[in-house]
Amino acid sequence: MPSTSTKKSSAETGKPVQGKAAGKSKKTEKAAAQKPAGKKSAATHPVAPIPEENVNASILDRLFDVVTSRRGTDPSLSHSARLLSRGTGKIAQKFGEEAVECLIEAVAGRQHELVGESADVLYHLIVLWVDADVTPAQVWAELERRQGISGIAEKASRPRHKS
Ligand SMILES: N=c1c2ncn([C@@H]3O[C@H](COP(=O)(O)OP(=O)(O)OP(=O)(O)O)[C@@H](O)[C@H]3O)c2ncn1[C@@H]1O[C@H](COP(=O)(O)O)[C@@H](O)[C@H]1O
Repeated sequence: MPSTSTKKSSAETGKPVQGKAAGKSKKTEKAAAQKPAGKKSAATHPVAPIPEENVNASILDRLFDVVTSRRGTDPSLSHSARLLSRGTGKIAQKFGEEAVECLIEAVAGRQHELVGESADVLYHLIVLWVDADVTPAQVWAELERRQGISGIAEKASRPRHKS
């Protein structure tokens, strides 16, 4: 998660955020074609950094609760409400755009921007889960189930299909 964002404290209070995070790019193709190094993202929002030792992944559960609480609320007051009101196709599209923006930063080697885009991806994934009635606990359980199972061994154990 980015270490500098108004969004963390809002997720903790559960209060709606009015307006957009500073400098979020509009469209993925624009980002790919035009984005200069060091574009502004939520991670560069001018708010005091939160020390990394004071945070952990429980923010994902709290963020899920906040986004769930936005269902059916005023889209002019909540970005989550706006996204959820636009339907699964738009939510999926936004998630895909954020994922592409994230990989652009990874390939470009821009670590700071990658942190911000990663936070965007996780937020939009959570919106996707809320829309699909998937809970974080379901995903955590699947990750737990996979713990200790090597990806190489798992792939080798799959039945082979002749083409
Ligand atoms: N983590 C986030 C978060 N990350 C990104 N965003 C918003 O996602 C939006 C992405 O902007 P884009 O221009 O890409 O998308 P868009 O406005 O849908 O534009 P179009 O593609 O439709 O043209 C921005 O408005 C960002 O502020 C987020 N909005 C909310 N949260 C969290 O969700 C909580 C609830 O927010 P609200 O639902 O707004 O109250 C907040 O407290 C935060 O913790």
